[in-house]
Amino acid sequence: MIVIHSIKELREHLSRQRQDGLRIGFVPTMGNLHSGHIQLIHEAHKVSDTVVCSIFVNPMQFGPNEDLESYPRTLETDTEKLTAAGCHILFAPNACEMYPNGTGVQTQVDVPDLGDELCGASRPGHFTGVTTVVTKLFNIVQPDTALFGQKDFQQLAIIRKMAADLCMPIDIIGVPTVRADSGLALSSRNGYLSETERAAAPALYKTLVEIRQAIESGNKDFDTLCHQGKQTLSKAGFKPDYLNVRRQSDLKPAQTGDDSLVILAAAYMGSARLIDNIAFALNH
Ligand SMILES: Nc1ncnc2c1ncn2[C@@H]1O[C@H](COP(=O)(O)OP(=O)(O)OP(=O)(O)O)[C@@H](O)[C@H]1O
Ligand SMILES: CC(C)(CO)[C@@H](O)C(=O)[O-]
Ligand code: BAL
Repeated sequence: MIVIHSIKELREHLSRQRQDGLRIGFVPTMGNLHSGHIQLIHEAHKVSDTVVCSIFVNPMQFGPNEDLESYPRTLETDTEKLTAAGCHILFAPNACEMYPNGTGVQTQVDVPDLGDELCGASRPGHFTGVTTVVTKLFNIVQPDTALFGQKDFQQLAIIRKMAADLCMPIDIIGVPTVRADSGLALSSRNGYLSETERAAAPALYKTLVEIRQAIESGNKDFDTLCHQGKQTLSKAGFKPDYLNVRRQSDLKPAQTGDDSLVILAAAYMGSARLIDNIAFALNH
């Protein structure tokens, strides 16, 4: 695997690959890689010839009181994991390379509506930071395909809309969430959990499963189910941020007749803000 830090060098390298007719698959990450990220690399292999992964802890998507400084940076072990997974190119720019004039004057890409709710409501400006950096990365890499995890369901929906609205000629692929045996979704932020918190954290997924089962059994009182789910999370030691049943298509509140649903939650366990979701179809 080649490790590249500069945009110019990456462009030169990839333009040769494109001239050779190779299809480029791209996996953007913030590093501290786990099996969820590696699954994205494996899926990228299936649809492309050259697999590019980026590692960039993007300052533009962190709020002023969030964990930008403490976010785990583990480039050496990440490089080893990517090499073992057969990734061809790691692009690891620094903040000056991505934002030579700083983030304050950076042109922004904003996906209205979808980006304002759920995580967008709790983390103002977060998705503008995500869509801006993903646009820049797409323009740098110019991939045929880009792969994102379904764990970040809202992010995936926003990136799909951005790519469609801005006519980006890139296939966006969503990859199912990789979980620990306990059901806990793998996430870099699980590293913030103490042993006791880690033992309690699977309650997040368990609560989502219970709500799905209740809905599948015919309970359509989504508000009450979510209210009870938040109480369950609190009892398990979480501080819930949101827990909602939404339509998959536009992430608007689900109505009784909707059949493609997603239950989304964000909750704090100690200092870690964890997110998870379950998407499912109802047969009426
Ligand atoms: N458990 C997982 N299964 C599948 N994909 C995942 C998983 N966790 C993260 N991803 C995907 O990996 C990509 C990079 O995510 P990121 O580097 O932020 O990792 P993360 O573990 O989600 O970290 P964070 O704790 O910041 O949310 C995103 O597309 C994300 O959806
Ligand atoms: C897509 C992404 C790499 C953009 O910084 C980030 O939001 C993430 O890791 O999900
Ligand atoms: N995986 C989403 C990146 C973030 O929380 O900033």
